[in-house]
Amino acid sequence: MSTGTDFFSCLRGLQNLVDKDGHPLPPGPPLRYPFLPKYNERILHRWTKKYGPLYSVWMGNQLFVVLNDPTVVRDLLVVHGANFSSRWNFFMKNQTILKGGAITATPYNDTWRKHRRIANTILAPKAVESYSATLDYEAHMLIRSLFHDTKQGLIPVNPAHYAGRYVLNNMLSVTFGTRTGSVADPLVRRALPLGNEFMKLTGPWSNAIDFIKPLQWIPTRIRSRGRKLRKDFLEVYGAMINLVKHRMESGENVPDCLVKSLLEYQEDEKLSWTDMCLLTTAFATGGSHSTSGTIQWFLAFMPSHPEIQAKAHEELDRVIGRDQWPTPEDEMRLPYVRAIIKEVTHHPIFSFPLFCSRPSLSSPFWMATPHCSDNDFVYRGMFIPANTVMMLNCYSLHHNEERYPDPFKFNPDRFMGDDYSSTESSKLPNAMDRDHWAFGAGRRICPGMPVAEKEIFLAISRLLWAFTIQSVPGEPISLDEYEGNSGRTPLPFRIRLSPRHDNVRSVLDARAETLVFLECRLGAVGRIAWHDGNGANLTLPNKVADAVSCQYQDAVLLMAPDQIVAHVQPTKS
Ligand code: HEM
Repeated sequence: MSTGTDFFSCLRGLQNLVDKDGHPLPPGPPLRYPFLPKYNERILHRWTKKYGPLYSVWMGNQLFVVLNDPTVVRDLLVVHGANFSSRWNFFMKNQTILKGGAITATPYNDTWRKHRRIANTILAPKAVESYSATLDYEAHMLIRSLFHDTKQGLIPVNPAHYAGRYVLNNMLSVTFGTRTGSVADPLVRRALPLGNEFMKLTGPWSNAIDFIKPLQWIPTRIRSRGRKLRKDFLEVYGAMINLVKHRMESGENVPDCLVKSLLEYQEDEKLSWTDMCLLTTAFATGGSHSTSGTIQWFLAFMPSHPEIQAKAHEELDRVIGRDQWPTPEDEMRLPYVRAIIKEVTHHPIFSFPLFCSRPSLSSPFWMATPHCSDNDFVYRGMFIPANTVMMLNCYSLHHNEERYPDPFKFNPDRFMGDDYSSTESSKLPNAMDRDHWAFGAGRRICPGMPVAEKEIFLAISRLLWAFTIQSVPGEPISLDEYEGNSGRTPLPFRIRLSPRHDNVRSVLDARAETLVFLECRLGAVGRIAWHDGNGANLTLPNKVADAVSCQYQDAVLLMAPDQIVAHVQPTKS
């Protein structure tokens, strides 16, 4: 390939780069950018309108190719997935925080294949069946705690921690065979902010430190935050793995979960300690933030759409009735609820850019994790060099007027008649028929789709069954702002959840949260006394107690064979 360089080339993108046969790069803006400012999805969408289905952008010295059309995505990421399934070495995400680990940051190589195989085993639809009871239970506890904590709808609530705890518990069950006891749990308070910090630090367009090398050498605050986050991930999730290990060694029948499999395969698969910590981080963080984000956006959106709630309530009353509520088996019988979920995932946020009266749209899943090319490639006469970042631009894909007529309208009806799960939809031969692109595409497509879909269905269908979701007078919910760079959640908001009928209480109270709270006093050196919430002394298996005392600083959660029984919380001496 050849480049045309002159004095200004440090500012201009190398759009005149060609391969040996003279194929040019895809068209694109002429400048190089150190980062894109906030609301970068709007800039990218403007470029989609100007340059079309495939364009190139220079971020510092790094070439990005942006994919904006379903057929282009399918051709490159799916059909030619052998070449477009790696990851670029972003300084913040890949080099500093994950150091090439956690599956999501691993280049397309044998290590990725090995880790992906393990993830697929834990997350395959068949395996997910075995978590069904857990997901069902957690969805029950989500609605029950919202019902009781809000005094049956009298007190407004910020749902973020509830949605966060719900998906965190699901992920803790899938990953560690354990759960948390309440939204006040120290692990909820520690693990959820770690996930949020990860989303803030890792936007693919937003960090100048990713694209300007000298910034990587000096001790900036953002670099320290990245290093600290890595340390926190290893500490929090490493301690949790140790606990599972000690439980297994002490003969406890630990439920099937990711960590159990990792410990069992550790030697055969040559998994290092860091590998294991980061794989669990990927599940607990990646799997929690996106799923809880979907539920939070749903709750933020519903108060301004009473007509959509009314339609969903009608469907739920007609199909399910009021004596019972939706179960995992009811999903296909509730097409309108399913359509709401697809519409939330496809496009929830309206925003008014400065100096513009027409709303533009943002989306929590505005950009999938970037892929990277391994070799030079020519597509439709355009040159895509090796080591190019390939961006799946969900924002533009989701606002394609041909695929989604009137894309600015929140309209679940557009998904009526779509009977496919997102996993099935991602395999349809015509890419234009796919429901949405929030789960990515090709060989790196989200392996958590089956579990995420189940979790979201149970939470949203039951929220709709139990409550009318209203805003709090004088507290408008912002739909034009968000938090996070790579994954996005609404700004904090409060809602009122009014029970829809008298049966809500009886259905909710049919099951209670089966928790025994234990306190662990880290008092005199080497001595741990355990007692339950009433002060009665308890005996724990020695090895578990030892593991707690040596490993865990914040909180420890135990699950006995007969399901959730213990929450151990160290108290100050
Ligand atoms: C609404 C929920 C979710 C959304 C929108 C979502 C979205 C995504 C996206 C866009 C990717 C990148 C795909 C690509 O590179 O093309 C991804 C990867 C991944 N997701 Fe999810 N995800 C969700 C839930 C989950 C859950 C529940 C889990 C785990 C239990 C999970 C585990 C992973 C893992 C391990 C990867 C890395 C795959 C790889 O690089 O090979 N995700 N997800």
